[in-house]
Amino acid sequence: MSKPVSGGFTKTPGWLDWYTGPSKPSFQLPPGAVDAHCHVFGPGAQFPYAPERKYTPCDASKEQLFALRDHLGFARNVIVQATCHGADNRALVDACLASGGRARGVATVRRSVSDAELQALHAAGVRGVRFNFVKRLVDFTPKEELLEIAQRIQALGWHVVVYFEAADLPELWDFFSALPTPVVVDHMGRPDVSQPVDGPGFELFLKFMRQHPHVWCKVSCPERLSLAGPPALDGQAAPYRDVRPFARRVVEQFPERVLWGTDWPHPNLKDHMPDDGLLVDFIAHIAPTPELQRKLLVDNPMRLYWPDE
Ligand SMILES: O=C(O)c1cc(C(=O)O)oc(=O)c1
Repeated sequence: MSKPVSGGFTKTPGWLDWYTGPSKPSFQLPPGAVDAHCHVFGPGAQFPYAPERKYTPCDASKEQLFALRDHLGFARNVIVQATCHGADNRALVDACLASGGRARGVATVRRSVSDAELQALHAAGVRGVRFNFVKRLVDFTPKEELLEIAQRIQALGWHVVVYFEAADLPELWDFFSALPTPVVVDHMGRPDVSQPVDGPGFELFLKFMRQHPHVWCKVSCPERLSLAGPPALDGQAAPYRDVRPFARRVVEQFPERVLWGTDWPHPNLKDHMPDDGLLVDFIAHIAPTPELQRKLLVDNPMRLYWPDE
């Protein structure tokens, strides 16, 4: 059954709702595992979607996110501001505050944000800002504006999360190099997985990570990057086979600088919605040892988001 969007909004035509009744993962998450990339959407009646948004999703509330966290066996979440909420972080803040310290946030702010607003975000659990360069999701923001924001949030001990397409890395390279905070790349910088893992495209990304010790990588979103499938559905034991070597290479080369997240509720997927339980099973293929799994799922996200614990 189609999931609702409240508040008088209409879902983008063709929108796929998140999957109901995900399976229990067979992969046993280590104690204290963090889902380091997920979102909340609305609900629209309480937290309206932003006028400048490029899509309107179905609602995906904090209660539904926390239920998924518990079902899958995660201890904590990092909730990333979704572009459908623009720079209005109220839904994110509400979710962080309701989590009892078990969620941190990554917000989107404009240059006009006041110091008092930044302090309030910090108090709610925000530890980073997201800069988005994916043209189908956001309008362009000048780099001087982003740099100014980065300099301000550096004082709070935050970091910058960046989302971009692989083809745009050369143009963004110098800007990322100049950022004064840790930089966390969403979804491996969106490699073209039809290309060889040791080909020039992905090698450029690996070189970028090698040359910049302040850059981290989320080895997330195989369901977005896969061209060959098969999808994490119907008990599939080997989903997204084509993405595995890419993610595994990053985990093995940079074990101290990788994060993993479900990306629930999976905005803008076009052909299927993954079973999040089977998506968790993907982790064992990209982080094959207990030590790599502990770094990816516990030690690294804790260092970045809960450094005092
Ligand atoms: O590829 C996407 O469509 C996408 C969108 C968003 C967002 O709208 O914030 O976040 C993501 O992590 C991925």
